[in-house]
Amino acid sequence: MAPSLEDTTTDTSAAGVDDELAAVKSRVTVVGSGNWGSVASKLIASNTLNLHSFHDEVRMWVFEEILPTGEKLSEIINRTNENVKYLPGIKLGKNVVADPDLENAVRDANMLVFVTPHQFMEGICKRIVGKIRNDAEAISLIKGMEVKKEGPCMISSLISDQLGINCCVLMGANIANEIAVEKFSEATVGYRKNKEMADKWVQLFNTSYFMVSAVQDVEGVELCGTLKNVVAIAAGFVDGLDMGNNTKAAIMRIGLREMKAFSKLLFPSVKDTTFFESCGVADLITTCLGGRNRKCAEAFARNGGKRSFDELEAEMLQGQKLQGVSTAKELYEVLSHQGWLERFPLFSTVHKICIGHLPPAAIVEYTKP
Ligand SMILES: NC(=O)c1ccc[n+]([C@@H]2O[C@H](COP(=O)([O-])OP(=O)(O)OC[C@H]3O[C@@H](n4cnc5c(N)ncnc54)[C@H](O)[C@@H]3O)[C@@H](O)[C@H]2O)c1
Ligand SMILES: O=P(O)(O)OC[C@H](O)CO
Repeated sequence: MAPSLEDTTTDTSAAGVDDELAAVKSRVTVVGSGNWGSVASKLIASNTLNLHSFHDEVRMWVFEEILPTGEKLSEIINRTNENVKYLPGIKLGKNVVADPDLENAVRDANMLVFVTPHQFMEGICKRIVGKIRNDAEAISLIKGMEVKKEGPCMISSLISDQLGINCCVLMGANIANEIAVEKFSEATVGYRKNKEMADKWVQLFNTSYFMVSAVQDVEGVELCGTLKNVVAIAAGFVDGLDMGNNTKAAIMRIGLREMKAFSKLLFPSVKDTTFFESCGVADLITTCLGGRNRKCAEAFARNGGKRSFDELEAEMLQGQKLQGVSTAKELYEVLSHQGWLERFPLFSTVHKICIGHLPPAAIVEYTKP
């Protein structure tokens, strides 16, 4: 079992007061410890040390792996305070405790931060259903969606429905490696009704170099974060074909238009203003310039589509996961089911290129207005 930490922030002599304070303090667990999961834990851990309303300790669930040295990843994290595989060279904070036991990691927390690749979330929810606190609240940092028989299901809804808890989202122009070295970034929390809870999430994440604001549009925020990964794949194709900045800007503009149109068809309540938040146009820009989806799509196009995304992901990302290719497939299923394929040429074409039904150059040919 992972080690535990004593609180250091509570400076009071009366044991009774100590106990009362401890009982009302929130306990945070981060479910996920990839590139962004590790950075999110670092951000949170710097705040829980300074804010009296949170326990110092941040538990971070680690999907256990044995590294080439023969050591377990969770043990190395607890020994070195670094996630040597997914975020090498960055100290997470001494109050981050890596825990490979999922049920143990979530059991005592009343604030659950979900940040795994989206394809693993359904399985994770099944493992922890009925094993979390009754008063638990969740936030999802996951960019992706599932497609069910009934239609598309956003990850925050999956969490809410399966675990029976509220779930906010946090999305934004957030390339994790840049935030890890404390370069200034912004993010958007999306919430449904409970502004007080949204403010608590903002408090937990906000730092001098990570500015978070909240908007009452959970679907809009989450769809921006999810759909931009498909546009990033398109932008990568453009880069791989050396088509230049104007073409890439055109693809980004068309992509943003499809993002907005699709979001509003699915959820008419989505607000126009959400697309101007960090989760909207800013995330689209950063992801099309510097993200992993863009990078692998560039390599795909340079190889004329002859090497699969699975192969490129394994070789170029070393265990990190792409979300754009599977999201393009999920999106395509929704579009064909709804009869919307012709209304979303960029989204449809990205999927057809990814599965080899069209060449990379089709991204411009088939998407031009
Ligand atoms: N990395 C970024 O810059 C960034 C920024 C913002 C949002 N996000 C989003 O955050 C989410 C998580 O991405 P990340 O970058 O933290 O992860 P990652 O791609 O860096 O790492 C993959 C993670 O998946 C885990 N994993 C592998 N197999 C698993 C399994 N069977 N079950 C459960 N976990 C398994 C690995 O242990 C690792 O922690 C994604 O939705 C991503 O789009 C990422
Ligand atoms: O590296 P990507 O393409 O998964 O994108 C990372 C983040 O989502 C950017 O905000």
